[in-house]
Amino acid sequence: MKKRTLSQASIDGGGNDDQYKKARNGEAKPVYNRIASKEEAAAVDANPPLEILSRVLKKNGASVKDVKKGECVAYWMRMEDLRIVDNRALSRASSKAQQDSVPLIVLFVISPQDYKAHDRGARRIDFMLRNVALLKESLSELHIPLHTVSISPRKSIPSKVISLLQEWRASGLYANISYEVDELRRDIQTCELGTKKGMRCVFVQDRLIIDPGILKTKEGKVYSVYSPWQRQWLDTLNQNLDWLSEAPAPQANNSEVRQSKTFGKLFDSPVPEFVEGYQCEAEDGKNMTEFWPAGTEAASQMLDRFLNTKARKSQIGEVSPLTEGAESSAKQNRISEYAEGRNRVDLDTSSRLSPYLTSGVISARECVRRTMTFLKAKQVKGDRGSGVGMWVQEIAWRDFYNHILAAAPRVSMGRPYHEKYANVKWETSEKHFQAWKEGRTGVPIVDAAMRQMNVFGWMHNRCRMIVAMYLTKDLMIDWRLGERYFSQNLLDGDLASNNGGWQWAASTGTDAQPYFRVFNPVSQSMKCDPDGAYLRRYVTELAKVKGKEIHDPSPDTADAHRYPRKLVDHKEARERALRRYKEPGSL
Ligand SMILES: Cc1cc2nc3c(=O)[nH]c(=O)nc-3n(C[C@H](O)[C@H](O)[C@H](O)COP(=O)(O)OP(=O)(O)OC[C@H]3O[C@@H](n4cnc5c(N)ncnc54)[C@H](O)[C@@H]3O)c2cc1C
Repeated sequence: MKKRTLSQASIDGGGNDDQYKKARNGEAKPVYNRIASKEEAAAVDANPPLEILSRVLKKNGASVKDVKKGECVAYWMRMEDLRIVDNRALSRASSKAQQDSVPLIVLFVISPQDYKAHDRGARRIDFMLRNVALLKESLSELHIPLHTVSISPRKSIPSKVISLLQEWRASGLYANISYEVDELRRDIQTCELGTKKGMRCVFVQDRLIIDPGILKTKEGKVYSVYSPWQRQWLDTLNQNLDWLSEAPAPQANNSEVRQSKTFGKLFDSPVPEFVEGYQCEAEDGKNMTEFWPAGTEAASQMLDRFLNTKARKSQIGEVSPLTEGAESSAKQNRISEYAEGRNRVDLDTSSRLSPYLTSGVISARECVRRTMTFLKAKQVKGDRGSGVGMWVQEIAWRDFYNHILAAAPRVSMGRPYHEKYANVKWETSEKHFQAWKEGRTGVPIVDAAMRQMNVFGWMHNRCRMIVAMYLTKDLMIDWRLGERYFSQNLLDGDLASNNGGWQWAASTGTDAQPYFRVFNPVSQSMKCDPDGAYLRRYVTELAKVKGKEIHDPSPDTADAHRYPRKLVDHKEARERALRRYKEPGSL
């Protein structure tokens, strides 16, 4: 394979905008991505793109039944699909290629405009490219070429993909389905175009444990509350354990493909090192490579350690998850302790697999299968009473938020899940938003968590809830701004889970409890970091503050340690939030 160089390998992108811009009167105003109108959102909800795609795919299947054998079969790998093992679309494409005795070709589309529209950050794009580069090597060992192509504008993706496949004389296009509205619309168009050109399009569901649309309430409706949904999720899964089966690995192509005039050169096409506008700062890029190694093997080892090693204080911060030092002990492991441990932020109590699950470097099925092997169980354990059960419930949350996205696409169009909260009045202080982003709010747990994300590209779930609740309830700043900042900085930035988490915190989303959920950040801090070790690690100004005061420094202590004083008084802010939620539109 040719060595990748910076000059040949960069692709023009566009970068992320500032979140505030000066208005004519000099006042800084938040800048939003386009927010759909209530009517536009309702129209999309009434005819969800996933259902349209499924109709279009059926039509393709019916009209392109006896497709002639072409010269290859293509698998279009997406940025949520970055693995070879247990990949349904890749597996199906491979068996079709074997059946037709033609080579399998893998296509990867780089779409800078989509990255901009979806607030992707440089870290996520860098992680994507690192994984694609590894995959190219592994596929090449199977004589399968992986070809990357950058396409802009994004609306031309369907036509460009189909013409490329025509050039390759591909008989079929295989892909895993993405549930985001833009991606579904892209796939609908691709499939319609494929049908016109007589190309078989096979788009399959692979991202989740249970596909959207299967679980319904007794009244035949989509669930909007997690607990009853999760009970049905678990029962249904245990009745259909074959849904967890591993997709067969792809077969190697005949090595002659390397001599093919059309396909031979694809083995040499380089994977870009970066996308213009999405390049990590040098130091940050180096750190991300160390803390978040690419590849399914690394993800699998992380899972292994989660199942077999105990939590350590030394793993609080930015360290490679695969550093030596954790003794393996069947009795002490993170997953068994997870039911209580998962809310502690001063140890590595969770798996830290989210970047790998978001980018599909490891399958969610694999995670659940490994819990069954761990327990030597024939059924999936998903109860709240055990560590394993609790962890499986977290994997289920990922399914849940994707089901919400598929059934109520409004959430990805900037609309609240509950429309009645569309008029909640938000504060627009740039100073406060900036302080939140930089970890200078004067609330140590909020500041520690934000600083952690800024250097590590990841944040503990409990901290995500605390900082999101603080932004939306204490500072009363619009959840959409926080959602966007998270997406731009997290390595695991995922539309469904991020939106679900933000709307939960802002009380505009799915939650059994309505608007009155307001966390007290100080009591949260005492529970999740009892000795203040996490705070001392990130809020170094306060490292020498003794005892409980570290959770809530007095103005004098803050001044003495050159730490900012609190931006707002929690009690007053809480009352303001309750008022504004009670009567959306009021101040
Ligand atoms: C405001 C907010 C924003 C969030 N944004 C994202 C995001 O962009 N991407 C993302 O993957 N998760 C997001 N989450 C969910 C959760 O915080 C992370 O998945 C989790 O912290 C990742 O750490 P882990 O891999 O160690 O998780 P573990 O505790 O080991 O859980 C295993 C896996 O289960 C899934 N999971 C766990 N908790 C949740 C949850 N609450 N919702 C959905 N899936 C979950 C993740 O895939 C995770 O990797 C968000 C939560 C909140 C409150």
